[in-house]
Amino acid sequence: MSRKPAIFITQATLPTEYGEFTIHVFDDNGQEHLVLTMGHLRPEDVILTRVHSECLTGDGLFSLRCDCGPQLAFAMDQIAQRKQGMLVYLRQEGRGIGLTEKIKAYQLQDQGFDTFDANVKLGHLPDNRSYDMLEDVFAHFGVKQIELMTNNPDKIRAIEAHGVEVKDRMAVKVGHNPHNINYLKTKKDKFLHLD
Ligand SMILES: Nc1nc2c(ncn2[C@@H]2O[C@H](COP(=O)(O)OP(=O)(O)OP(=O)(O)O)[C@@H](O)[C@H]2O)c(=O)[nH]1
Ligand SMILES: [Zn+2]
Repeated sequence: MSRKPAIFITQATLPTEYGEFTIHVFDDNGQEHLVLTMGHLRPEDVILTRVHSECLTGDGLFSLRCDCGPQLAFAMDQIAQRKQGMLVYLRQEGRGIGLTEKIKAYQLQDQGFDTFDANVKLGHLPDNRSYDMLEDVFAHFGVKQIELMTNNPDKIRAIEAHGVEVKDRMAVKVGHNPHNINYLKTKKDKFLHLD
């Protein structure tokens, strides 16, 4: 069965520490996603973009188990400095397995499993995310070419498969700390992250 497109619902201004964004809400088959934009997103421009996956513990609770919070802050800051860009905030907590399952995976990691094997032990794919809704989101904004802030080669491939050209990549090397050494190592060794 073919997927129903994600649809734009509403928008409002969102003043932040980094400057004023516009926050847009999309409904993707019952799942909310958010997009923060700044400036005029002209189709002829290469738009600085971050596709960020929800991490309540890292983005909102200052967890040091991962690098998500500093990556989110870095991306918003970069967009604000350029006065143009978009941050797609996908509600795919825990690489798509949800918050409860992620905390179960954390418990397994406390016992010595890495993030990849913990997902598998719980019966999930190592990475259960989908990027299909991005096609509708980029089409809504008329964005055709981007500079993507990421270390994840799967994200680049997924976005390009949906017809948006990733002209350039900005590495996101922030938020390294003594608690996330193994987490970052697994991303490089098993998820083949570029940085
Ligand atoms: N299942 C699971 N998910 C995790 C774990 N730690 C972080 N996450 C989730 O991983 C997602 C972030 O993915 P990452 O692999 O850190 O980074 P990425 O988005 O693939 O790549 P970048 O664009 O380079 O940041 C968020 O949804 C987090 O909630 C974990 O130990 N287990
Ligand atoms: Zn995180």
